[in-house]
Amino acid sequence: MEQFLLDNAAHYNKLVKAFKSAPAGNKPDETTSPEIVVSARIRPLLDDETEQGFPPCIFPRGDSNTVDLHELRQRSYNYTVDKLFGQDSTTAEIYESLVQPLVPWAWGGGVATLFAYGQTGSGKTFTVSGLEKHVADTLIDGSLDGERKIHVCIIELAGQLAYDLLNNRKQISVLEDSFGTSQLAGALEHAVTDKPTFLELIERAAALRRTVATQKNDSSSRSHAICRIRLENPALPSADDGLLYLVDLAGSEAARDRSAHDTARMKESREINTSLSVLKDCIRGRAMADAGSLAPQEPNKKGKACKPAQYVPFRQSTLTKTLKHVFDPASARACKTVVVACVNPCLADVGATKSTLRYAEMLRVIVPRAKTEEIRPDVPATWDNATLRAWIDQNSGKPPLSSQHLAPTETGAQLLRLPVPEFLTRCLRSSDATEEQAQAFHTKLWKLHVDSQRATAATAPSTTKSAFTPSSSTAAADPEMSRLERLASSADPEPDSSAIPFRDRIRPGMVIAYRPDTVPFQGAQFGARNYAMVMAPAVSLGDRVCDIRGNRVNTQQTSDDKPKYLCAIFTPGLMTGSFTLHVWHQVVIGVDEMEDEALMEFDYATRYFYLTV
Ligand SMILES: Nc1ncnc2c1ncn2[C@@H]1O[C@H](COP(=O)(O)OP(=O)(O)OP(=O)(O)O)[C@@H](O)[C@H]1O
Repeated sequence: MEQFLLDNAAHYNKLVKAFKSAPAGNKPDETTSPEIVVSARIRPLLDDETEQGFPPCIFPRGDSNTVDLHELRQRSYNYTVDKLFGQDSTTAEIYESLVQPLVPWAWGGGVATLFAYGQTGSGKTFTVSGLEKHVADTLIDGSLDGERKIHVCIIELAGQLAYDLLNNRKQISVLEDSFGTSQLAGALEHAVTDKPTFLELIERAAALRRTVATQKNDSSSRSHAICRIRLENPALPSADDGLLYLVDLAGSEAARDRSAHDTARMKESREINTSLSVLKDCIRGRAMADAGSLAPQEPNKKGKACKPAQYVPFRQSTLTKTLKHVFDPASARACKTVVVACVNPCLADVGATKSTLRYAEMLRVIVPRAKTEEIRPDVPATWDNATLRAWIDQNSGKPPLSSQHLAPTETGAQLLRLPVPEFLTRCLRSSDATEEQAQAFHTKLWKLHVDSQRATAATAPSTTKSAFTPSSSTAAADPEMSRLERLASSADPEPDSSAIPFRDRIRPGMVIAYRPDTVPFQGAQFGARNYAMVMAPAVSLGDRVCDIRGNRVNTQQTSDDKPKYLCAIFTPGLMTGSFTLHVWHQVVIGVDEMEDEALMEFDYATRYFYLTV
């Protein structure tokens, strides 16, 4: 076949010259999901390919993101991606355009992922290893705001098995813990504080992959390599860590290439192709879930709000299970994804190149171009920057958070997509802001957003709302709603109570914040501030009442002490900013150990408590 192509190269070149491009299939009212960028990189023809006389099969169209691909049999195709990098593009340009925006996203607590996909020999490893070095530069050079602890882990997935590339290929397990989080059990994480150490880790992992490739004849392209960079923010110990994944996928193979394989290699190829197919479904599924998450819900025939649940099959392969954070629509973590389809331009590989570009096109989720929607006061996703900033100024508590710091340019929809730790960090730039106020304000914005999504057409019955989240205007108009709202909140029912110091008005049901080091007991340490609900004064309880450690409660209060109270503790819930109350997990806390009152609301829909402003 290759000889046939070479014999007909001159004829092929003549046909290509005479070719007139058909218009690409883009429609002006369509756009792609903003959270996933699908790009293609065409590598240069390698010396041996040029020496043999193979012409290129792929031709970028000037300044558009469409390429034409020509087969010798007079068939031509065109493919469109979000960003296209031709043979002259450097890895530095690709970094600047695709990956540089991911780094501050992960630094701010989001999840960012880069996948390099393509046929064996198309330049995946060349691209990913180059990008890793640029990432190391940016993370270490001090250009990003604040401090982060950087932890690096590099693993390889081959079929169902996983290996630690920074621990001599020790086999590890990908497990889901009882909280539903994917864990790389047995993998070592390396703390990195300087660039040489970072580069040494990248080199060590690459060398291990290379060694195995030589021993086992091309095994590097038969496995996926995942570099996970975890960014821990010491200023927000209770917030999620940022995650940046750089994934060099196993080379895809066309059926024709597999024909000469033995049974084991055929099985391996099947597994790779299955994992790549599941990956495609997961990337598309997550992009569709994200695209729908900020759109108002349409009412169904019964007038109820309805949004089709997006099924993302991330448990169907080890690769997507490992990257559960990226795909699980229930994880509520803000994710950005970039795919680089690496393409070999040689005419001898035209079939594989066609499949790679077809795969890339399939990853692009086309969504209708957002209509310039009318701004609605109770729908944050419709707010422009001015409306958002006015709302922040009026609703962020006292003293108000600076809207200039929190949303310098963002619209409502953009602020809702911001990773939670980045949201909190921006709030804390306002003088006198506390983490608690920032968390409560984040919850307030999200509650309003969730409510606005639940609200169906104007005809939908108001009972579809959860009891604790009516907008204040609805609550004011509906006394029953207002009563329910009060019952779901720990706020003092007396309207003027905030003028009285909280220590002088402690009552059962009040939520107080305390520092964990002042109230030692088993299992306590849930962040810089812990929360508990006051149950009763210690002196009022009978002799048999004991705290969680088994100590009698009423003997802990002496006549010299300031009053002490039996309290039930809160622990963080599964969702960001949520808390669970452990009614029978009781401790004694003195008023001097209480830092201040915290306001919590109970959400009947999720059955969690949330801090409020
Ligand atoms: N953009 C580029 N510029 C110059 N050379 C390149 C480029 N991309 C790839 N190459 C070269 O092409 C060859 C194959 O690249 P690479 O090993 O990265 O492919 P791969 O897709 O990772 O292959 P495999 O799946 O087998 O691991 C290497 O010699 C590499 O140096």
